[in-house]
Amino acid sequence: MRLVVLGSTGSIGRQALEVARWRGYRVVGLAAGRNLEVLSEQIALFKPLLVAAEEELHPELKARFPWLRLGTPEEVAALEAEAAVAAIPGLAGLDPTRAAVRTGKRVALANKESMVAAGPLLWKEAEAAGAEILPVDSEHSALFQALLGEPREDVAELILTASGGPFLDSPQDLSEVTPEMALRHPRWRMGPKVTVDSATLFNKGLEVLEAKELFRFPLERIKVLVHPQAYVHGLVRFQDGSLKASLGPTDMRLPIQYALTHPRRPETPLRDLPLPGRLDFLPPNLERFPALALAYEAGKRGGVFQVALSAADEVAVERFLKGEIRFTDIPRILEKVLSQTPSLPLSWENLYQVDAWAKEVAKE
Ligand SMILES: NC(=O)C1=CN([C@@H]2O[C@H](COP(=O)(O)OP(=O)(O)OC[C@H]3O[C@@H](n4cnc5c(N)ncnc54)[C@H](OP(=O)(O)O)[C@@H]3O)[C@@H](O)[C@H]2O)C=CC1
Ligand SMILES: CC(=O)[C@@H](O)[C@H](O)COP(=O)(O)O
Ligand SMILES: [Mn+2]
Repeated sequence: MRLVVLGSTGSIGRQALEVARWRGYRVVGLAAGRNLEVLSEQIALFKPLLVAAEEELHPELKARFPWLRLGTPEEVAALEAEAAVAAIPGLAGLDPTRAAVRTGKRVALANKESMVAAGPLLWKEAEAAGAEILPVDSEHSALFQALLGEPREDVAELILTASGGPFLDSPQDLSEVTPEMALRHPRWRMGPKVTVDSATLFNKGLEVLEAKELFRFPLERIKVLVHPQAYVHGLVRFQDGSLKASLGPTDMRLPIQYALTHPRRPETPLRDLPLPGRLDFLPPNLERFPALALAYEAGKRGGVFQVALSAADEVAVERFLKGEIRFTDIPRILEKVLSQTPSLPLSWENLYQVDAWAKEVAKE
């Protein structure tokens, strides 16, 4: 299989390349930002046909690899290949994801913000191009697997599990949380944006909206349960009261591989890991973590409200990581932006406009 990896130097990108090595895939394209050293290692190892990186890296990349062709992330996404891993975070990931979809590839989608902001528009383009979109996000991969072969009218609820983040049980005053504390996720090692989102529980909010758009499923029947062991990733409850869940080690290489090999499950080094001794499930605390409730609020209004909320969060998280605002200001900014969002129909034009507008408001 020929593969392109968008966001190759990040947490998902690196793991996708490990999967590519396990499976012997030909990696034809890499898109990254400014991590020169990791990108150079990847270029040396995979010898891709085309690479995208920040312009400031180009002279050095050309010096190290005179044969290298450089292009934009969209050009990398559009290369001739069977599949693309879409793992550039935030709305920056949307145009490259779109380019992969439009060229009819299988898209292993990690970039949840694209699905949240542009779900119906992306599906329309995917259907026109014959592209498949398969989830990489662990909960959605689990739900996708649990839904396989089940008539949609038999499905009562989709349940996403949440680890609860680093502040689940701690008496921590959330207004005193530092970036260092928020970046200490109890179960997963991920990039900074998704890790902070997990700490505010906004990641789960994004995931509820992602599930709504990805599975085209009613919001009111998408639920969240806190599950600190993070071993059960998602559950489907059926009309007869039975549940189907997908379980597995907290290792993103599994959902990444599944998105690329579906419907097959080739062997990996993770096959024989032990099961955890106990599994707990409890309701989320929406008062302590209001960002999750705000996501439901945006989801009820749909379309550009989801765009605005996700865009505002990108700015709020960035500002929190820079030490400009408190942890508890993140949901405040989300609430403020949501309350001012104009009610517009979802179109590509309105999406980009609302994204830019919400980011400006969040900066102020
Ligand atoms: N990490 C995880 O386990 C999970 C992640 N996800 C989702 O997957 C996506 C990726 O997350 P993660 O891997 O953690 O993120 P990281 O921050 O670890 O990596 C981001 C990657 O995208 C690149 N990048 C960032 N901005 C741009 C840009 N404007 N143009 C081109 N490349 C860019 C970075 O390049 P560089 O570093 O070179 O600057 C890096 O390669 C997110 O949407 C996240 O929500 C979903 C589930 C789990
Ligand atoms: C690995 C993955 O899919 C992350 O999105 C994960 O869900 C984050 O953990 P939380 O459950 O704490 O948000
Ligand atoms: Mn997830």
